[in-house]
Amino acid sequence: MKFALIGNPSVGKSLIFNQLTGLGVEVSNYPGTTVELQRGNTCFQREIVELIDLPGVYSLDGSSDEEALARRLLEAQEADAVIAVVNVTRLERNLYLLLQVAEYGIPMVVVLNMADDAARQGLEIDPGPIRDLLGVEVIQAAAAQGKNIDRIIPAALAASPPRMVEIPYDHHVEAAVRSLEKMFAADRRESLFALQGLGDNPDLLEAAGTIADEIESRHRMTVAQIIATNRHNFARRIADRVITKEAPAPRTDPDSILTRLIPGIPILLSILIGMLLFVFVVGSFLEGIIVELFDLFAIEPFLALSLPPLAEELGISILLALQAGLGIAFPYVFLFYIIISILEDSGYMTRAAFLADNAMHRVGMHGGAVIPLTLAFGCNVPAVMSIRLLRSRRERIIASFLVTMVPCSARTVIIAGIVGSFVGIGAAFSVYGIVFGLILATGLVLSRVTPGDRFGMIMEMVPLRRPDPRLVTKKAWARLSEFLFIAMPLLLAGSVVLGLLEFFGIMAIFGSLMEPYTTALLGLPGYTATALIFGILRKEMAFETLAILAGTADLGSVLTSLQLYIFAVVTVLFVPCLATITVLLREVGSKITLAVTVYTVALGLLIGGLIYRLLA
Ligand SMILES: Nc1nc2c(ncn2[C@@H]2O[C@H](COP(=O)(O)OP(=O)(O)OP(=O)(O)O)[C@@H](O)[C@H]2O)c(=O)[nH]1
Ligand SMILES: [Mg+2]
Repeated sequence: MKFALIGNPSVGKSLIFNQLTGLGVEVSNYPGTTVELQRGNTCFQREIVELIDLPGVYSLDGSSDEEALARRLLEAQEADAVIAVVNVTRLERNLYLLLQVAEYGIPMVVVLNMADDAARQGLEIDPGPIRDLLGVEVIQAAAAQGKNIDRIIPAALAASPPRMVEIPYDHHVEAAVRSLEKMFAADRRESLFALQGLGDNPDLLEAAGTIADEIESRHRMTVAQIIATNRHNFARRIADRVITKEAPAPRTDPDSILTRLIPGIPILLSILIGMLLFVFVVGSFLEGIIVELFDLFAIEPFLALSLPPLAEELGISILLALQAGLGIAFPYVFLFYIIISILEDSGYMTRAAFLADNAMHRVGMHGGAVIPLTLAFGCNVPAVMSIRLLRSRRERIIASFLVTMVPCSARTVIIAGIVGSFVGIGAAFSVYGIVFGLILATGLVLSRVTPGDRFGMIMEMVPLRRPDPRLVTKKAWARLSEFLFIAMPLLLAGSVVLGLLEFFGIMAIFGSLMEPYTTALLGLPGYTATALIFGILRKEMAFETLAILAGTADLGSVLTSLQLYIFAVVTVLFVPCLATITVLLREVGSKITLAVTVYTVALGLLIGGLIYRLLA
């Protein structure tokens, strides 16, 4: 037996899935948390039941990846029954999807979830009208309290196909459906889809296209809009019968503060800046402790062993990589994730996304991109992982470029340590200026040239709630462990390779080979090329390596201010680190990863070269 959980975003599908399967799928108060199919098993009276957790969708006739996925699953009759989860406090919009799902005629149970929220809002629910309309079982549940979740599987096992509900459409649409049904022996649903340009029968699509054009010219509305309006009206009439009593409106609505431009944007900015400051201050404090402990208890004792040179080099490479990885992972990534998880679960992130939506549109994304872009200031690795939240591949591609250009905390170390201390504070800020300018320009260009559909943002304002500490830590840990188990092994391998190259003098040869180019292009000595390469492993290593290669930590005495400035700009723009490349590979594939890498290298060299030409 196979059951699929389907419903709007953020209605509690994943929470129900977790409770039924005992798995730890991500649950979050942010629409679009589940982006792929999740499968799990549960056992009921010695029968194994497979459950599928679908990403949330608002309708089945859109063209996003999630909608196509849900449509395919229903069309293929992959599930023996669907468990339609509904947020009962947003019944009208949820019924819209429910009616569409019912059209597939697959056995179904309806779960009216969030009964607790409804009770709090003083709503009185009568599931009768839905039960009568569809002829299926309707369960009132509160997943957050585990209420009535146990009734879902037995009901799904006994589920029967819903009754055919014929939504009355506009008479032109009805006439079109009738003639398509007759001409192509198509059913009502297929004909309706064809009128909206969906389906895979070319003849049907062509005929439907012609009729749709005619209707559109008469109505000045697309057929999809007409159908949607009719369906919404129908859904509203049912919702009005289900919800029989409405409570008086709450006295102060926090959203009137959070989503209005004037207090909203300053609040958003202070939250973002506060978060960055908190993570930098606490993160660098913790990083200092970790690095020191590592020196004291791992690196120094290891050096005291006086192993043969090759073994020592290998051992040190591994220890340094561990130090670097743990130094970033724990302090920055974990703190960031705790805070982001709190912001998500409290429901604030949807307000932030709403506010940022306008600005984000200009760079080809919508408000949802605030999460990855903010995360990137801490570390690009979790930021790249979170671009999964974005709805379309087009946006994910644009985001993968922009996110990897955001100066992460390691790059801040370079800007502060090299430019800030040897050139000046103003110069340090100008590096940020250059980087932000380039990010903006890149976004503007990419939003024009990246193929794929543009989507408006339909983001539901999830309710504001107090985040559950258990859920928050669990989620932060799940994300951190991705970093530890995916990025760390690569850091280790990369470090060993670089250590060996150094040991056998290949780095030195490389440096002298590069010398003519770095001098001609950037006006920098050859050893800086080696430092740039080390920067791929971990950005602040570029600083340390530069000091080692220059033979002094007082960089100002060996390099001019201009050289230091150019070095910092190139390093900051130059290729994301190895760990970022790895997660990029996984999230967006090898082509885009290659493009991002080549682009950032070219951009670094180009801007560095330009500065050299202009200022030297
Ligand atoms: N108060 C209350 N909160 C709930 C209930 N069910 C789920 N939630 C919360 O609603 C939020 C969304 O839950 P998810 O399970 O992630 O929702 P989803 O339907 O899987 O969402 P997507 O993956 O985005 O489609 C989480 O913060 C849950 O804790 C409920 O019955 N009552
Ligand atoms: Mg989910």
